[in-house]
Amino acid sequence: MGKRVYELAKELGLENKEMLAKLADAGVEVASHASSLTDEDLQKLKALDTPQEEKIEEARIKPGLIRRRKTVVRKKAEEPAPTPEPEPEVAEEPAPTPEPEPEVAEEPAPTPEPEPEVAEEPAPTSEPEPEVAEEPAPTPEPEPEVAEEPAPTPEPEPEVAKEPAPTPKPEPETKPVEEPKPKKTVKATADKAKILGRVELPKPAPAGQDRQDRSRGRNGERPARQDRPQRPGARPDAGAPARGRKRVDVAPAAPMEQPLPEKEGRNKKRKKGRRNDHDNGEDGRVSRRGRRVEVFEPSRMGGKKKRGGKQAKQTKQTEVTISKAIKRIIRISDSITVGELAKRMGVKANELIAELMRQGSMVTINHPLDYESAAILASEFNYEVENVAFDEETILEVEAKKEAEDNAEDLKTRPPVVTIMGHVDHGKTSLLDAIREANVTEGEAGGITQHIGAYDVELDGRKITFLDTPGHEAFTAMRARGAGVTDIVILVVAADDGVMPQTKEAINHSKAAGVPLIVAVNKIDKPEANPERVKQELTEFELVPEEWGGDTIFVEVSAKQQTNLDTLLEMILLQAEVLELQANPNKRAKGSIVEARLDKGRGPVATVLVQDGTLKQGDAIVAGLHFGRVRSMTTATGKQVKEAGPSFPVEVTGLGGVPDAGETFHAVESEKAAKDVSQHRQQKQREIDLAKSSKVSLDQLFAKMQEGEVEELAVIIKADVQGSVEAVRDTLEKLSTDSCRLNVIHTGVGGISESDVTLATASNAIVLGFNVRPETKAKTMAETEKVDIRLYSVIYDAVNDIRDAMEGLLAPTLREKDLGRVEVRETFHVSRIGTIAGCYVLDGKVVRNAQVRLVRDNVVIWEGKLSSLKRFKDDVKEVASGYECGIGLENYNDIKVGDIVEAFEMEEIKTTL
Ligand SMILES: Nc1nc2c(ncn2[C@@H]2O[C@H](COP(=O)(O)OP(=O)(O)OP(=O)(O)O)[C@@H](O)[C@H]2O)c(=O)[nH]1
Repeated sequence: MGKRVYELAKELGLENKEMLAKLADAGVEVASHASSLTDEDLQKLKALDTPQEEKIEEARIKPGLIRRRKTVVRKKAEEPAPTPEPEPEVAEEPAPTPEPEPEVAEEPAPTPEPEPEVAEEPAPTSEPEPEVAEEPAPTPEPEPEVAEEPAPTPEPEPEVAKEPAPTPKPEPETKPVEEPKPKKTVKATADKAKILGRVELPKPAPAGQDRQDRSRGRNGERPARQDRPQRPGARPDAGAPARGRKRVDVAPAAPMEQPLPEKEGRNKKRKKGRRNDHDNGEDGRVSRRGRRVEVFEPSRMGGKKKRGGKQAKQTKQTEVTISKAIKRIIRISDSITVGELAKRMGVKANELIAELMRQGSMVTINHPLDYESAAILASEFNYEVENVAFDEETILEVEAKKEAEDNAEDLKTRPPVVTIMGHVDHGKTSLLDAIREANVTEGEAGGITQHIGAYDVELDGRKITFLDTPGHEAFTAMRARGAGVTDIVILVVAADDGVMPQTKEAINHSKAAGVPLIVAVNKIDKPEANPERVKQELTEFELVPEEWGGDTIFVEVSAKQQTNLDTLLEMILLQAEVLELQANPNKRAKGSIVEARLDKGRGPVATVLVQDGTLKQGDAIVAGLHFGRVRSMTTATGKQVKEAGPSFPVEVTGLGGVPDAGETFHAVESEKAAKDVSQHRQQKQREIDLAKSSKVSLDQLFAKMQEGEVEELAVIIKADVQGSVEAVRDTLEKLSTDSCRLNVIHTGVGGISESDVTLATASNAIVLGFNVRPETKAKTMAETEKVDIRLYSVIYDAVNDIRDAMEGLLAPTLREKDLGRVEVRETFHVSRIGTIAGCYVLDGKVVRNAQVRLVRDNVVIWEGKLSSLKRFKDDVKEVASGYECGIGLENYNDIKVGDIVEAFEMEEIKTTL
């Protein structure tokens, strides 16, 4: 074979020293563990084991003959079966049994010699000893078992013939009997007996015995000698299931592969014959196997196999989870968090995070992974990711696709939807009421309309739908939510007041939405009314009356006296004709939520405006984040209807929740589909809430331009004086380039209002303020809606910023860090010092060294530093919110009650592109 000693030792699971000792026993001379072994050597080695066993058998045959024989038979049978090599040996043994015996006889002779060697070996090998010691330790318990083993061993020879004999049952009985015997032998032969213990112990391995053996001790190396006596016992190991013997078996059997089958065979036999014993033994060994495993390869293997049974179960379990292909596909909807992915793959999130770190991403457990990232990560763990993103459009837009296929004849003219806008007190509500009343009187005498957020009126059989929430704020708020509901805007301008700031806002808001305007010059009944002046003023906003060559419809009305209302309605219908408003009523409805509330009795109630298709009672609908089934539909006149066609506003019950005004609704195929869409939206909403990013900010402008996301930068300009507004507008508009067009959608004088922020939200605009401040609510809203508000005191700073942003060169910006706001409640004039303001800190704090800005009506009127900050008569460094203080401004005395002093610091913000 040409094997080297250490190789063979490795194969047999023996220490080199043990192996050397074994070889010495076998009469094989080797220089070291690196020496090569000839086939002859190996034969000797084999012979060593078998004869030894025989010897032992002979010696011990006397005590428990019958039973031992039986076991022996087994062994032999086992050996031959699994190991082809052993078989021939066995065959030889049985047939020429006498021959081996003499050999055995010879061996015993040499054995005494090797024994001392063995004794030496253990001595030198301190490591194996402990192991050996462990083995013997268990002996006390195993002893009985050991006894069993030896018992069988002697038998083999005589049994050879008896092989077939049923050994298993008697064995247990013999064991107890035998147990004492081995002990005796141990005592008698002293050390030798101990050695046996080693071998045998591992097999039965009862803990108690092991310990006892250890304590006995370490008679230590001597036990090695005992091994030999045991070896004879080990013969049985050939047959005897004994684990300790396995060593012996293996050794003779030599070939690695053999032991395995043998073990298997043994195991099987054990199962048949000694199951109980083994099981017990195993149980007892479990904890010790670890130790033994290191010493006894065979037992390892045997153990492994037995364990194998257990392990197999375990591994099967794990395999079950891992191996099923179906379970290795993880379905996600566009994205999944690290934690969720880990959960689905059954691995620890930390492992995923660690893997991501290896890939260069530092993430947390809640970090969302997009489909591609999840797929790459999952592949590292042998999982596949499938994107089963919910295709909302598939459900919702089926009808839309059909619409594209709508034949011209399917499209029917639909009523226009009108919103009334205008400056405060110019008569918006009055006009709405006047139109409604007039209509009600005409349509349903004595009928009382209820406020449902929208109503429809009729003129000569043609309908017009009015949204009952006047003002551009509501209009733009709805638009910001995606509801482009309004077809026509009625701009109400009081003839006695003319164009006012909100008139202008209304114009800009409707222009931004691309909705045509009809001007209603109201209050013409008033003596001071001057409609011509209104027309004149409006020309500045490109609203030129038709009689002046323009294309804007002007109607002079009086809401109070209901003058010209029909004309106004006529004009609306005329404009609607121009717009060619059409819809296909023969399909599922979709539209917008005009208004919604929670009614104590009826639950969520939503006024919906059908924009396309026809909404029917019983339809499954999804509105914003909510879904439901249309339970009832009520018109503004309180009439219950079963259907609502295009542009028809109805109050609907049956939704599961209250949607927001301006959200869209869709009738869908089934309630389940509605539920799916609703759930999907809710999930998306959560994701959006988690990662709300700004719409357009100057800082990101260049990056977005590069990505092609921004082709037009919408800007709202607010300044303290009109001159600044115009100057900024002119300058900015010159900055327009091919890649990014600058579009000033609204300008105004005064503070930045909620309305400005809403418009910015709806139009994805940024707000530039010059010497003006955002109103508190506007500021809050801007933060919520992520609208970029930039405040400047010098126009050219703004222009430079925008130019730099467009060129991707936005420099670090000095940005204000608000500290607090202080309200002036009293003023005192102190000679030689100037005006001192008695103030109250509204929020934040005011700091002595901070920069301050004096704001009056949201317009900055002065900026500088504090000259003094006092609490009562004491100078203080800062005053916190909720306290009063005295403030003096450096070289500035024009402080008035009601002024706000803003304290701020300038901090440098690095531009991130
Ligand atoms: N003389 C006269 N007064 C009118 C007319 N229309 C409205 N008014 C009066 O103008 C005032 C304001 O009317 P509203 O309808 O409340 O005006 P508004 O635009 O809705 O006001 P806000 O709701 O505050 O924005 C009321 O006192 C009305 O009586 C009109 O045609 N003629």
